[in-house]
Amino acid sequence: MVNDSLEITTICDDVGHSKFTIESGSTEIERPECGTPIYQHRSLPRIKILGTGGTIASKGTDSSQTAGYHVDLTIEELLDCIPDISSICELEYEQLCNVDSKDLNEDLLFKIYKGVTESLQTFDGIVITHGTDTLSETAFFIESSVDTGELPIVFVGSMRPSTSVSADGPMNLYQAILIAANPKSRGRGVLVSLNDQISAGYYITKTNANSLDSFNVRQGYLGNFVNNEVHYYYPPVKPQGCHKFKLKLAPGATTLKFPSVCILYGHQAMSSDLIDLVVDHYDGIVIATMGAGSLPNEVNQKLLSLDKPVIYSKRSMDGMVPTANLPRPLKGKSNIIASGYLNPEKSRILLQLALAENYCMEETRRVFRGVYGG
Ligand SMILES: NC(=O)C[C@H](N)C(=O)O
Repeated sequence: MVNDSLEITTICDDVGHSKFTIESGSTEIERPECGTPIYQHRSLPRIKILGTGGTIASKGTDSSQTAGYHVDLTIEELLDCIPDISSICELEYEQLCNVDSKDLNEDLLFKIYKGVTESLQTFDGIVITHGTDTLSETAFFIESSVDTGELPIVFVGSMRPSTSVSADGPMNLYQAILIAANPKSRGRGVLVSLNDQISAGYYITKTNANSLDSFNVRQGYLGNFVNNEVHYYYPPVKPQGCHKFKLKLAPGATTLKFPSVCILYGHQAMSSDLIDLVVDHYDGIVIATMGAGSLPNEVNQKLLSLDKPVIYSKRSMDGMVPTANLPRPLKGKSNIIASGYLNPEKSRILLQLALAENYCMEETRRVFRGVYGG
């Protein structure tokens, strides 16, 4: 286990010099003025990097190109672009896949889940390179399905391809490794390293399709990065109300089999025809409602009549859906649940996990209560 620092007591009588500390990962120790120091060998933190692709692993045809590029760089090539980290940590890497994150499906999600769970016992930190489009979904899934204990799991992506002028990938990756290797990152669960910011994977979301400063959600900020220094604003804490699911995987499983949940987008003049089109094909529905839970009354009535769970989330990037805004059935129990602070794509994953556990409506509601919905 990597500690913040290691305190060593010598046999020296002089109290002022009888203790000294070795910073984590350091091999140099300070000798006290008298007495025999106790030398203790401390190894560097061991970091595992799992490569999955994304813009961070992409190449364009010239250095001004920032759109229309292709995933074409291995994790090994990516590591060649960052400053020397051999005095900071020991690295091992594995290429799980190399795809744009729009193509991540349940097979690949399973590979990431397995890559993480198999590395938990042997490494001090895990870094996952990932496309930013769906990074927040994978981060949310891992936080919800893996007991990370003290281990930092750091997702990292970039907004510019590796070939562009001022590519952000190498710095984001370098910072992700420093975050994963830093003892102050322990006990914080799943983190995201992007644009000098350290965020909580449970809440953070891509808020801008093009800008380098793309991951902006109020609930997400944990810290900042300045000149290779990790600055956390608060001591370690895990996301409030995060429900941990224990996945039941069949022996020899090669994919995740989740119940199907779709997301519908609310808009002016929305009608229940849209619900009729999808209802038979899905086990649950998430709606990106207008505002904080508002939908036309006719749509509300249609959704209340279904015998499957419907999560009311929001199309606004920030804010939340409170239970007070939910429509109520005239009699009986409601099948409509408020997403609280979760956006539609995170709500979808949470509902899938709850359905996979065969949670009843009230158990599912309780899970969403953790994020002030329910
Ligand atoms: N910036 C990015 O990584 C976007 C890319 N399309 C992806 O998600 O793989």
